[in-house]
Amino acid sequence: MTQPRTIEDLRTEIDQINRDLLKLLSQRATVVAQIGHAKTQEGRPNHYDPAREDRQLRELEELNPGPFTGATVKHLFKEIFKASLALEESNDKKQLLVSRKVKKEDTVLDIDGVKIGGDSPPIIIAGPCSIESEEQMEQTAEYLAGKGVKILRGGAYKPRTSPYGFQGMGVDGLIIGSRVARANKMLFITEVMDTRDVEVVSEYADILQVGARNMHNFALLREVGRARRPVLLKRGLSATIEEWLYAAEYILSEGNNEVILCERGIRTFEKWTRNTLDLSAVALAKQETHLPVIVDVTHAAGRRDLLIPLAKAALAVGADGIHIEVHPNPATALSDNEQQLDFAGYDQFSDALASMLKLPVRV
Ligand SMILES: C=C(O[C@@H]1C=C(C(=O)O)C=C[C@H]1O)C(=O)O
Repeated sequence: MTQPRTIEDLRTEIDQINRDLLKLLSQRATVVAQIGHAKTQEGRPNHYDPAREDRQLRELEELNPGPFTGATVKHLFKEIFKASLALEESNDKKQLLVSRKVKKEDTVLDIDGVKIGGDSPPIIIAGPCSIESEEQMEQTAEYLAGKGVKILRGGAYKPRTSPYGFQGMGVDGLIIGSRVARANKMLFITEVMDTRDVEVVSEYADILQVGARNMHNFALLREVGRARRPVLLKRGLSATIEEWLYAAEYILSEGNNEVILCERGIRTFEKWTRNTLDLSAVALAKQETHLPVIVDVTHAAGRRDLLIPLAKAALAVGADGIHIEVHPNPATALSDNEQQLDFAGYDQFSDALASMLKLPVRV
């Protein structure tokens, strides 16, 4: 009669099976990585192939000799597929131009001496939602320049929810914005919404803005990627971080490396704020990409009473700057009159943030 095998002996056999399994898993992973590479070469947007996974699971269930149940075998293989997919995607991400894996050091923009990103002090981009008149822009620019703000914003083309809302002054607005910014030694940033306007907006603006609603407008992303101006790319209203970074990749892939990412809050179930500021996205974008990241606190919450704490939080997680809307008389503003700050409001904001922004504190 043969003696039953000892636990020790059985464990030695298990150890050998583990080594064999590991070898097979690694072999499988090498093949998976090749498939992943081939998919990227073919330009397939998705590495995940549920139909292929399903076919494999069915076959494995049929072949299953036991003693594991079919459900257990499926569960184990699903884990293998999940790890395989993650491997494919992480290899793929390595090749993204926005990724820190491709460029380790922070991208620092130097726009006529104004530095954004890296170790530069955080920047403020401020100004009204819409350019409404020469006088409104002059008052705002003069005031903001006096507060040390170097970048003046103002929309000439407005993405309004209703087609009957104020649509912006167009080229007349661009002329005002650029003239007033220059007169106050500021840079001028404004939104471009249409591929046909990229050329004219580039003529007047120092920085082009792609708004949240256009983050998925791939033709526009490509066009600003070919423009000779830095681009501020807002995160879409319901865009994942991955979609946002891919949108930036569109711009870089056309040869324009000067991209600033801007988190502006995302749509959630929450109603007490207009959007939910996603601070993890700021920290993650800083970690995963080499691009400067700023936070639009005005749209993030859609309410003035949260601007200071949200801006502090944004800078605390590593944002390279703050975007904020300021209007000489918000009550009469032609757009966003609920959330823009007046000059007294900006004074408070600026004082509260002074130490974090490395600005002189008022005495
Ligand atoms: C390896 C592939 O990519 C993914 C991983 C799979 C796997 O590990 O078997 C299957 C389908 C895809 O979700 C593939 O498409 O074959």
